[in-house]
Amino acid sequence: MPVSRDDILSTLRGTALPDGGDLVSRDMIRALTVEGGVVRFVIEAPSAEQAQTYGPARDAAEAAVRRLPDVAQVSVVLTAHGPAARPGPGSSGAPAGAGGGAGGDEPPSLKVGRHPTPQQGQGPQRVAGVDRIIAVASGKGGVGKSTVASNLAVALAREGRRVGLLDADIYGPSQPRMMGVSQRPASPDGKTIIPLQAHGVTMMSIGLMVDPDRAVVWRGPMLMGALQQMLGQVAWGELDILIVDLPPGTGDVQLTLCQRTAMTGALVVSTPQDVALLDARKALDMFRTLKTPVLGLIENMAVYHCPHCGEASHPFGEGGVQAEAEKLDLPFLGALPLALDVRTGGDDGRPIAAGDTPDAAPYRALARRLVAGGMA
Ligand SMILES: Nc1ncnc2c1ncn2[C@@H]1O[C@H](COP(=O)(O)OP(=O)(O)OP(=O)(O)O)[C@@H](O)[C@H]1O
Repeated sequence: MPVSRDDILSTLRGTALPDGGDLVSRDMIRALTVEGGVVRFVIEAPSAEQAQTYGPARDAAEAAVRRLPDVAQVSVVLTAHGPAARPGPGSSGAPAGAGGGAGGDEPPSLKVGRHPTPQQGQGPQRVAGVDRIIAVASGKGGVGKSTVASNLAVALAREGRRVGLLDADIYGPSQPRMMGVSQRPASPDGKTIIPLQAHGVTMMSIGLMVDPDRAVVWRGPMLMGALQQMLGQVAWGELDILIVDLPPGTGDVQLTLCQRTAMTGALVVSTPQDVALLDARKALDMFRTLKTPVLGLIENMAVYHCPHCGEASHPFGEGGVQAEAEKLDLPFLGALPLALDVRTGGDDGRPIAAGDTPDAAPYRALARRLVAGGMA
């Protein structure tokens, strides 16, 4: 039987790092591919300094994988993630602390939800080091926007892209649960927030900065401040793409993001039924007004395959989003099935796209489509 990703990952678990743990438990393996006996992967160290000490671990990992049966060739690249040195808004320009990392134990002294710091010029700003920013939006809540955002982020990371995920769903942040992270991000210098790493994705959620048991009652300006902090003060590092999981609907967060940040575009998620489509149209109208390009429509919960007999049914209707995309002359990026494992994966903090089951395939296809189209 040809060697599988799981075989390789369990082998890599045996490669100890000089500063503790192993390559897999510390989530440093990226873009692992196995094709006809050729294995390729990237080891991404948290900082350039750490990468310098990982040379022997890289060699040991390469040798261990080469010893596996049916492996003809192994290619390993060692890179460093390292937060980019850049000033946060209103800061004195102090570089981002390279230490700390996701596991740093110093709690951030930042007050989230403060009023925004005025920026020079009010036009859309770029986020330093980030090539593209794509919002995942929906008109209606519960259509699977956060599920699509997390799985797309993970699938893109597995394609070798450097991916960030910002959970901007201020009122119902769900990415910490879906990505399986709960620790409070560190802020070694009290200005820069060090994001967390999960499933190959650099992530940050407003939910990690606020008390999960307290209702968030923020007015527009406070929301703007929080969003500005998430974009400007988080040490995102160099990213090919930052995915922003928006709240549902057409409110202050959408407005602020599209007006203040140079967005590459938005992906709009909808289920096929009419009521969701009605709301999706409002979201599309909003993006048109804000001059944010809509990169495509995604249909979620499109089809359900009975696990017993395999019969396909369409509990939320069929083809509605594709028809809408055609009507509006927008790209239709794909239909994602309704699947129990997608739901349980989200609940357990292990997005389905992190695995290799058939349910992961539509997310991989979506990621590849975005990469092929230059969107990610
Ligand atoms: N394709 C799918 N198959 C099975 N369950 C799904 C699928 N997509 C989403 N779900 C489940 O539906 C529920 C709602 O999904 P999710 O939280 O992603 O929606 P949302 O649009 O982001 O909602 P909100 O905007 O209210 O946060 C979750 O329990 C999620 O696991």
